[in-house]
Amino acid sequence: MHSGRRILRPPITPTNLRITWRRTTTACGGFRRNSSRLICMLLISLTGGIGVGKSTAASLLKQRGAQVLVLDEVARTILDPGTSATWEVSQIWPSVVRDGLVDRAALAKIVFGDPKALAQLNAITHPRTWQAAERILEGWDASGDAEVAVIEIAILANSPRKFSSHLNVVIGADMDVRLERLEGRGLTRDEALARMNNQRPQAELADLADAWLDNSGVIGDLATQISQLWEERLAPYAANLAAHKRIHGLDRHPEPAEVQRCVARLKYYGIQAKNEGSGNLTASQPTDGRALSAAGFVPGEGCFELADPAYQLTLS
Ligand SMILES: CC(C)(COP(=O)(O)OP(=O)(O)OC[C@H]1O[C@@H](n2cnc3c(N)ncnc32)[C@H](O)[C@@H]1O)[C@@H](O)C(=O)NCCC(=O)NCCS
Ligand SMILES: Nc1ncnc2c1ncn2[C@@H]1O[C@H](COP(=O)(O)OP(=O)(O)OP(=O)(O)O)[C@@H](O)[C@H]1O
Repeated sequence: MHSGRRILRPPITPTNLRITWRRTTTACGGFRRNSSRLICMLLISLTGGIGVGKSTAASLLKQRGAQVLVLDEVARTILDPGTSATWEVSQIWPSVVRDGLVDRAALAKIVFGDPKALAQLNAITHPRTWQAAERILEGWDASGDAEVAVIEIAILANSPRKFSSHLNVVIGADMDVRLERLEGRGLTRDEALARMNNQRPQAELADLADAWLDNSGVIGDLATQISQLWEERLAPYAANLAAHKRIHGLDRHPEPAEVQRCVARLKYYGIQAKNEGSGNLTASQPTDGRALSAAGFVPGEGCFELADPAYQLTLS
């Protein structure tokens, strides 16, 4: 997905300011919280290729209390009749828009067989989709109603926003199982393969994954994995963020790939961090609390700590 970056949190203005950490010589490695209230829900990207079971996983997460935003649904509204995107589509592919209505199956036939055409469609739809999605997420964050929000997105791996949420949960499933399930949903094998060919192969999603769930088995197996993830990671992570303090968490050191993802998240939110090893990062420039909490960090003793309970990582 391509569009502007770093707007999941609104810019700080006098009317929406809730918290900043000011550069000081005291606690928290030079940054100090100077306001009492920060609303920051835990934001999860739920991803995986077509037919892996994202929607099924999303509904299980919803049962645990998460709010779910399905990016495909947001993208559909972008091609509603009368929108500027539909007009642009009609200028490029006149045959797929009749009486203002986009024939989605006809458009799918064109774009999933032609990477250039797909890039054109993505350029029309993705910035608008993200803009609309961000408005919704900002509303949830500001209202304080959602402690855990989930964005369900098939094509996160292609997106510059791949490290914009607190955690990426990747769902995987065996190829034959996916094709079979998609056929059950009315997509032919060739149609399913055409879409898969325009998505990052499953084997390449490992670097993205903070958690990997396998959905090759029965739904009960997926439900067990979701319950475990919720109880051991998502709920305590959300509680830490809500408390602005790492109350729950293990004390193991992170793996190199885990550190890399954290550094990528900080970078996405404008913070350049250096890995000093042994679970410690340093940031040279002053920054604000909103960016830190968007990247998952909360104030700790003389530093910031990653609120993810799975491992310990500090930033000073
Ligand atoms: C081509 C379109 C009209 C086909 O519509 P259709 O109703 O058949 O499919 P739908 O939008 O429900 O998507 C179903 C699945 O197809 C795959 N898919 C859709 N768009 C893309 C894309 N740009 N690249 C790769 N895979 C895609 C995803 O796995 C998605 O879950 C539609 O997919 C579209 O407008 N795509 C561009 C916008 C987009 O990227 N949407 C998806 C994520 S935001
Ligand atoms: N473990 C499972 N056992 C049997 N059927 C399943 C399982 N998981 C999902 N399904 C079914 O497989 C199909 C695809 O699952 P789902 O819609 O959740 O995948 P998805 O990743 O959201 O797909 P898409 O990328 O098209 O949005 C659905 O019909 C769903 O009910």
